[in-house]
Amino acid sequence: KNGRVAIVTGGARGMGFEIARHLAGLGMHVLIAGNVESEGLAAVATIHQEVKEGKAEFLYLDMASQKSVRLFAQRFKDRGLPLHVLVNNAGVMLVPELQTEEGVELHYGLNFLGHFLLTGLLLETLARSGTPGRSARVVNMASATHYGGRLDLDNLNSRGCYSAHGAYAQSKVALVMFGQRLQRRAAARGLHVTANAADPGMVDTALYDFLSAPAKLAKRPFTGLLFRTPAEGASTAIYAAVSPELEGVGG
Ligand SMILES: NC(=O)c1ccc[n+]([C@@H]2O[C@H](COP(=O)([O-])OP(=O)(O)OC[C@H]3O[C@@H](n4cnc5c(N)ncnc54)[C@H](O)[C@@H]3O)[C@@H](O)[C@H]2O)c1
Repeated sequence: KNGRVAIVTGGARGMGFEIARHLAGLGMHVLIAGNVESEGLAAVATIHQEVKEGKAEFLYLDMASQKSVRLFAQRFKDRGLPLHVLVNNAGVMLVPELQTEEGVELHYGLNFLGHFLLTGLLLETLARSGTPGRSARVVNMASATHYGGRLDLDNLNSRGCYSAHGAYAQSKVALVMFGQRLQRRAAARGLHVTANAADPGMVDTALYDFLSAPAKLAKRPFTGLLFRTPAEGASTAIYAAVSPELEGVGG
């Protein structure tokens, strides 16, 4: 093991799993944070079959509950481990109008607010783990969808005007803006922490499970043509997480 530690939220399947597997393959100790224990343990077992140097571990985290996010961060900190890479990957898309435990619209609460809270709680650990010439890195899984999104500051919960697409796009706008802001704040404080947003492109994962039945039918013939595999999609986040070319580069 190379002494480097990563957390990947939603790392049990889809692109998160590919990111976790790749980072473990590089010799890192990867904590897969997720809310489905069976999936998480299966992911850990698969990674351990494959990698020689690295290590994977599952730690429960329900991103749709701020209580769970706080508990996760505390349990992680109690371990006294450093943290070199935080990949904020967990997400939902096009779900019907639902709320987090605290009553926040689910896309906004899970995709953005949960990660905002988690990153804040782990920032000092990241700052302690980054060194000059080897910054700790935060990678936010964004989406090109954010270009068409807008933050409705008067109605972040989309009450009374819910559009699943609008709510997803809004959550990614918030996540991208947060990454830019975090980068500026970390640089201003002289922290050895960088933050970037990674766009994976269109990737064939369970994220599309909430498409309407006709939209799913329409997607099917194009999947092999237009959609990337989870491993291909994961490559931008992996690049942001570990590429030497991006040392010190953020925002
Ligand atoms: N697939 C695409 O085309 C695409 C495009 C742009 C961005 N993205 C983003 O990539 C990220 C990964 O998505 P994916 O495509 O691999 O889909 P996926 O559905 O396979 O992965 C989503 C992950 O989030 C986890 N998750 C969901 N709810 C959770 C909760 N309450 N607590 C903890 N974990 C939870 C899931 O368990 C899963 O591991 C998402 O943030 C998504 O918005 C995907």
